[in-house]
Amino acid sequence: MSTPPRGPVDASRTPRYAGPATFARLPRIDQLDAPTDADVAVVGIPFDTGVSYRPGARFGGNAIREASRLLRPYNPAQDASPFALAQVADAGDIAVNPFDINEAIETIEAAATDLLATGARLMTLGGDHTIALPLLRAVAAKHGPVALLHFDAHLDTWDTYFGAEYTHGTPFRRAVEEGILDTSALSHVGTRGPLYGKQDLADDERMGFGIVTSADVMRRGVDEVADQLRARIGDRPLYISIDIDVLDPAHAPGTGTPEAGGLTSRELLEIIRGLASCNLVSADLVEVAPAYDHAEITAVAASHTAYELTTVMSRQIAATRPTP
Ligand SMILES: N=C(N)NCCCC(=O)O
Ligand SMILES: [Zn+2]
Ligand SMILES: [Zn+2]
Repeated sequence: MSTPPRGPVDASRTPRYAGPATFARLPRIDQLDAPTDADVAVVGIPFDTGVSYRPGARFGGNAIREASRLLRPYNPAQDASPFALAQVADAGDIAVNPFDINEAIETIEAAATDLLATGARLMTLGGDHTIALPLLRAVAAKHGPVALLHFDAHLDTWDTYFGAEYTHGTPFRRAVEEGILDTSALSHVGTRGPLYGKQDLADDERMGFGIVTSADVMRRGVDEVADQLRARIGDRPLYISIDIDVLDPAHAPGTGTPEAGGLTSRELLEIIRGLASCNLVSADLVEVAPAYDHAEITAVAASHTAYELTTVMSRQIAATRPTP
C-alpha cells in the first residue's frame, strides 16, 4: 500500500445524512487512484428471484448502505480503525438479470471473480441466499475449497423447490455437490424453526455440516460458541455467509422468511468478533428485505454486522501485509 487508505467522508464536516450513500460513506472503487487498490470491496447484489416467500432482498444492499451512514471510523470492540488499516471501498452493484436465475448466477460469479483477481476480499450486501453459490464458486476458484460459517435460521441445504435447483433454500447443497467447500469445516449457526422432515437434518449432517442452534447460543453463550467455531475452522480460508434472518424477527423484521426464537444482534456481533483471528477471505450478508423493515432495525443490524466483518478482514490484511 503506497498511499494511506482513503477513508470515509468526515462526518464533522459533511453531515452524515448528506451526499450519496456508499457503504460507511467510503469512497467508490472508481475514486481510488486505481480500482485495483481496494483491499476489501463492498459490493451490492440486487437479486431476489430465488426466494420462496416474501420478495424484496434486491433492495437490501442499498438499505444497508443508507443505514451505514452512522458508522464511525473506530471500532472499540475490536480496537481497530478498519478503514485506516486497509483500503475498503464501495464497488457498487453487480447488475444481474432479474428474469433468468441461471444467467444471474453466471454474472455474479464472473463479477466476483474479476474483483477477487484484483486482490480484494469481498463483502457483499443484499440479495437472497441464492447468490452465495456463485460467490463461493469464485472464492473457491481462488483459494480452493473453503471453510464455511453459515449464520441462518435455515439450513439452505435443501435439494429443489418446484423442481428448481438454484434457489435461496439450496445454495449449500449445490456447493457441496460441486466440491467447492471444505467439508471438514462446515457449520451452521442460529438454526431453528420447523423443517420439512427429520431427513433434512440427516441429509445436512451427511454433507458434513455441524449445527449450533439458536438455543445452543443462548445456553452455551457466545464465547464458548466462538471458541468451538474457531477450533473447527483452524487456519483454513474461511467464507462467512450471513442470512440476516439468523436474528430474531424482533432484531430483524425486514426479511423474507422470518422464524421466531433467533439470535440477538448483540450475540451475532459478539460471535463475529470472536472469530477475528480467522482467515476470512470473503463474506456475504443476504436476505435484508427493506419493505418489511421498521425504523431501519434490520438495515442497522446488517450495517453493523458488515462493519464487524470488514474490521476482521482489515485487521487480517494489516497483520499479514509484507513490510516494505
Ligand atoms: N435462505 C432463506 N432465507 N430461506 C430459505 C427458506 C427456504 C424455505 O422456504 O423452505
Ligand atoms: Zn434464512
Ligand atoms: Zn438463508
